[in-house]
Amino acid sequence: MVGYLPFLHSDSLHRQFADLAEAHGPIYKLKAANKPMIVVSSPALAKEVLRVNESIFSTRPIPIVGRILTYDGIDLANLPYGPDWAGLRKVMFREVLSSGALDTCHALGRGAVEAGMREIRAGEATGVFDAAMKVVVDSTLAMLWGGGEEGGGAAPDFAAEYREATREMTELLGRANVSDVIPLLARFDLQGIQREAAEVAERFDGIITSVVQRRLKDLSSGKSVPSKDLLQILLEIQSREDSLIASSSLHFKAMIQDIASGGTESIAILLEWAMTELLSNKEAMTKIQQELDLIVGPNNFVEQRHLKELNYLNAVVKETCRLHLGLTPRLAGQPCTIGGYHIPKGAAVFVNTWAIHRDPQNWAEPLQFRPERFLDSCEDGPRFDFMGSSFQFLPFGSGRRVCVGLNLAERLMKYVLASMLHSFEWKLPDGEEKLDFSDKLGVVAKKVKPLVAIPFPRRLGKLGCEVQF
Ligand code: HEM
Repeated sequence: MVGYLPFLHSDSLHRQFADLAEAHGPIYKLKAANKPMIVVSSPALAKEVLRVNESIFSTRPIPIVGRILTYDGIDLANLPYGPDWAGLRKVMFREVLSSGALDTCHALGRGAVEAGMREIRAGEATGVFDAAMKVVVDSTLAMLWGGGEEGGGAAPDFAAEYREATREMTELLGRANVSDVIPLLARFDLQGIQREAAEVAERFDGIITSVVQRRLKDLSSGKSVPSKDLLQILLEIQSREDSLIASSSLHFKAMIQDIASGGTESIAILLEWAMTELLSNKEAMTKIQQELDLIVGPNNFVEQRHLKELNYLNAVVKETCRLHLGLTPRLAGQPCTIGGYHIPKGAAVFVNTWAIHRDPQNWAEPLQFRPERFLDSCEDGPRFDFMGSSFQFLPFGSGRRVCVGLNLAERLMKYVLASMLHSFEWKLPDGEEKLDFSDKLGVVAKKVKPLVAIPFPRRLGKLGCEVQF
């Protein structure tokens, strides 16, 4: 299949890789400009790559644009495996994005979610992705730097600029860049993508630098910081640790960049899919709303403490992740054997999570949206966690490079979805009842046709009152 890859359309690579697996089996090799690429599409092979041989596949390929947008690839996601990566990973996982740290900052994020619900205009056709993206970015930034002197978290500084830069970043990362296939062409930047990426990177850097400088100024002038946020936690680590972020301001900023933009768009895309699935599945929508009324109660806001008890909502989030993930790329650091085949050093290996999650050998009725399969009461339900313990279900990857933001992502997905469904009854506009499910590839598979729905404040059953804002 030499030379096949350039003819594949990058937007639908996940589907085309799945079609090739049907024809050639769960492991096959492609070549583009002499670069070998291996695609694996079964849980057993995913396990070989992500767990059994994790020391060999513990680095991932970086597209040129990704490098430009992350201070030359020095963020956690792009650093090659080694002591720098291990040091940053430890700090991120154990301290900055730990459950304890997120609990501390929860109130900041909650303010932004509540404000976001107030901004959704009842009775008006609403782009669900845009509404979700606004809430997700605002609450992420509120947790990250919303506890400063102005505090409060509801409208974190630079949120609109950050959202726009994140949108441009994702669009650039999604574009096929010929320089990634033929590195010799990189210096010519034939499509102008690298120039555009450098402009976006400069804007991100400008925002992060301003926020950090202002915080340092506030601290040095003795101003108290009313509420602890993730930036404060990072600054404390920086001041006490003989670590990379203490010695390098670029690593420090790259870490902030990973938190601020690492998963916001993926979360918003999955929220749009969850709403799409629920709007085309009345039974699941009714179950989730009944659960919300029972656990949260009709007149309350959803709170962090409710999330653990929302079992059906949790299953809806997992089922959405099952149906709408993409590919997980890794790089072979040494020659090795996978599934009995030789993998050369330097080969890019793609785990086709999208195909594994939709394979009838792994899932009964795989194309049906059936959250019940993830309930604890279902025989297999409890073994599917977000850590990638089961290689049938890998939304956040697995092994030593599993997503470091999964705690935050899981909380935000549940919290925002619960808030949107508890506050509003969503209906499709007249004539738009037939929903479109086509997607295009990213870390998660993005909906091609944006979901538009009309929110109505929910009439609350027995009490017959409405949520008031
Ligand atoms: C629904 C949202 C998200 C999804 C679906 C997602 C998915 C993933 C996946 C599939 C990986 C690769 C794992 C592997 O190679 O095994 C990854 C890595 C990563 N994610 Fe996420 N992610 C999400 C949210 C987040 C958030 C909120 C953050 C930041 C706060 C984040 C930061 C990262 C970083 C830094 C890595 C690289 C970790 C490393 O290489 O050590 N992600 N994510």
